Amino acid sequence: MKNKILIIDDEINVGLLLSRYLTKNGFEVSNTTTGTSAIEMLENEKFDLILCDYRLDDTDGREILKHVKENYPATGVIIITGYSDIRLAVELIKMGAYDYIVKPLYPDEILNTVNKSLETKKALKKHSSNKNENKAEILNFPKYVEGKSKPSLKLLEQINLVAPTNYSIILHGKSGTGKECVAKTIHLNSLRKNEPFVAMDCGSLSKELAASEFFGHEKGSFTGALSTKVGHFEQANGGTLFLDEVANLSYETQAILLRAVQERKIKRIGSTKEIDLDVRIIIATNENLENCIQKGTFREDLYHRFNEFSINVPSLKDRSEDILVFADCFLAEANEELNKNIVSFSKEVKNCFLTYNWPGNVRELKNVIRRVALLTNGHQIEMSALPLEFEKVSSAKSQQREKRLTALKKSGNTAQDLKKLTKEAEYTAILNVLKEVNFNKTKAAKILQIDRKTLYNKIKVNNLNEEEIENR
Ligand SMILES: Nc1ncnc2c1ncn2[C@@H]1O[C@H](COP(=O)(O)OP(=O)(O)OP(=O)(O)O)[C@@H](O)[C@H]1O
Repeated sequence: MKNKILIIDDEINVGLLLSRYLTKNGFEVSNTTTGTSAIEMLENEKFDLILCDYRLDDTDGREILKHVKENYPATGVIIITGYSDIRLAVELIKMGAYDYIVKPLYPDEILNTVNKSLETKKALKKHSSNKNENKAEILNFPKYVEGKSKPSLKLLEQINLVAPTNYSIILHGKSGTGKECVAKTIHLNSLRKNEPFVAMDCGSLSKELAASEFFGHEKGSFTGALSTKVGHFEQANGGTLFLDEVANLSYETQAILLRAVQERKIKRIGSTKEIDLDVRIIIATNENLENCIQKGTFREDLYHRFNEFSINVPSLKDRSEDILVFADCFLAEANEELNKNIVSFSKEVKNCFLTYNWPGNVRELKNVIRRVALLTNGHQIEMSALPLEFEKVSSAKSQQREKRLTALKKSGNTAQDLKKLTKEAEYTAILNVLKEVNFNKTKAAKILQIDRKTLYNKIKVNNLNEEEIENR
């Protein structure tokens, strides 16, 4: 489909010449000579771009630009001025004009500016649809499972504390522990929650493309820059930028990142236009950044820039109390996704989950649950649905139990050992309670849930009289 252009110029001949030239170059062009008629045309027709002479009989380019920005933000505006006034140009660009052209008009220059403006428009459209996607994604952010173990409660406390601030944050933690999930939760609990959350994987970023990924580029600014690209910083403007695996960034890339963060301004590659930044940065790493600084692979100044607050996201094996909480939540999610109604895990499966080491952390647990949910047809998840590594855990556990039993049997004293143990436990329990209640036997019997007579017998058999204890 052809791009539609509206030319507003009170010099009829200039307007007609422009119109002919642009039509020849593949555009669909309309002309008018006054601001009033232009406003009417805009009400009836959608234009991609407006070329507007700054001085018009009934108004000026500034007013037209204001009207268009307010009412048709998707339409680009290029202002044509009769004289070179850099202050005016800067002001118009700040107001949202895509570009300006100084008369006399040169065909190549016009075509170039028109094409560039349409590229910018396309990139911005993509950017804003990304922003919308972002909003949609926010709605789809996975529910944050809080956990009940001590490390999880501490983590939650830190998230709640730092989220409403603008602090930069470093998230430390092994792969799959939930660093991105924590970053998203911080974003959702911040004042920026309605702005974009942009995640960028620095682990796979090549040195050559890093600047363009961070800051974007203009079409043709280097070989391979086939179209204008909005960088991650610009996409995240107003919101949060999450940089994953920062330890993998090259030293040079760290330098350009530091400059942008310090100056709070960026320029797309190939552009002279500065863009002000208001981005909160959260970085994540599964390496010890202090060691990286020692080794000379991570810049200390960059580390301190980001380290306004740091959070350690614990491994799953260090919060085993949460394993079944996570498992239940992921099972509920899987039920919904697969339209199933699996209600529980067998006792053996639960034991297996609690014994397993979870090297892939929460991600591995989530994947395992999705897999077993898919394989299960009944209401309970059984061992047979678990992957092979879990069978090993289970058989290692039963082997251990077996070994202990064989050792006991070999000693031939199983029954006697058990008797001895029981007696010792009974002795300690009675002694502790008696001491606690100052040898008040009625109270002690009540606590121990035995009758007074039985307690007297046990005191006698175990030599637990008050005098005897005190004399010992
Ligand atoms: N607290 C949590 N609540 C709900 N889901 C979680 C939680 N923590 C982790 N997950 C889930 O576990 C998976 C891995 O989490 P995430 O990608 O955040 O880990 P990561 O530490 O950033 O991993 P990597 O270092 O490999 O990038 C995701 O599917 C995420 O939704």
